[in-house]
Amino acid sequence: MSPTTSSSTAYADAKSVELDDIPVIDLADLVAGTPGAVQAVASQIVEASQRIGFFYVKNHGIAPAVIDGASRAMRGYFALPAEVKARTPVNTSQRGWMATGMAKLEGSKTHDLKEIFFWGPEQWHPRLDARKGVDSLVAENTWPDESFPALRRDLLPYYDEIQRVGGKLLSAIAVGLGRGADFFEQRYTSPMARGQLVYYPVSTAKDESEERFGSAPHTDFGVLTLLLQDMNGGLQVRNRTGEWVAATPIPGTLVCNIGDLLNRWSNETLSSNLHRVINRSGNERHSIAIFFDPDPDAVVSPEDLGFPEGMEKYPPITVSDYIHGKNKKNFTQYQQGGKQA
Ligand SMILES: O=C(O)CCC(=O)C(=O)O
Ligand SMILES: [Fe+2]
Repeated sequence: MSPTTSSSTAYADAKSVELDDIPVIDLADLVAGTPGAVQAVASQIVEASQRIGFFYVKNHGIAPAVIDGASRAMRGYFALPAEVKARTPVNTSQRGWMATGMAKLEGSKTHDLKEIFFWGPEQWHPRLDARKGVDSLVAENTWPDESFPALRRDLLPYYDEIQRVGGKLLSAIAVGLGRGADFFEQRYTSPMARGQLVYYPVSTAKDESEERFGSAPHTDFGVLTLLLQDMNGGLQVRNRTGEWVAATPIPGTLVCNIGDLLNRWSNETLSSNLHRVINRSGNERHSIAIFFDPDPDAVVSPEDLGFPEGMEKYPPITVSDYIHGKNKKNFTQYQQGGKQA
């Protein structure tokens, strides 16, 4: 415990980020398609992904107007009265509005403070349309079009751009792991890419006394997460020596992290690291997390990523089976017989 912190708040202490804990990687050459850029970025991403599983990216090429539009729509949406947001309640396809209290992460003491709006792809590849209603994560979005049409309108351009950046990052990761640059592309023909708008109220003294987080310590379930955080701070990442470091907001950057599926796919070479959020800024905090995950029917097998038979630590599993299994353990709408869309 640090000497400046009282014992009731020490559960969420973190030191400030050191630049070499979470590096800032410049994507300008990768985005421009400069020859050799993939290799140069690949080694930086793989180094950070092995060591801490987190990195920032700058010069990602997403226009500020697109980011501002999505951020503004998110703020407007969360400011709506709860009864309006509750008209599109979260379902077991992980679409819609989740009130505070409904996320209790695996192994945590108490529920999270966060409130979420979930969405996913607007269209699916025809081969997946037949899985609607069978595979609960292959679903339609539930937008609040009547009460707040700006959400769909201003979020989707950002969502498209994030997927473009995500594709570039994955091509670099594939090269960094000794595969072809299109290794992931073939498994992202109709990616599951789920999105979350997240709202964190200010933590109160009562929250602190009950050791409640905005988001309790967890690892992400998928392959690669791309996060836009506002300037309030509050995201913390556990480093290799077990210390929590603050992932301080850096203007113009996205925070990227490796999820459990890529940890598994890479035979535990890339680290899916613990992180958590506590909002002590005194302001409401907002973030947009997009989990850039493969086709639901893609098979995740370490052997395909180059780990020879007999060396793999995990058997093959489909993306859908894996993510669905994790959702069931982490969100109450699955435990209360929630309605499937
Ligand atoms: O809001 C953040 O800063 C992080 C959110 C997060 O970790 C998540 O949604 O998985
Ligand atoms: Fe996360």
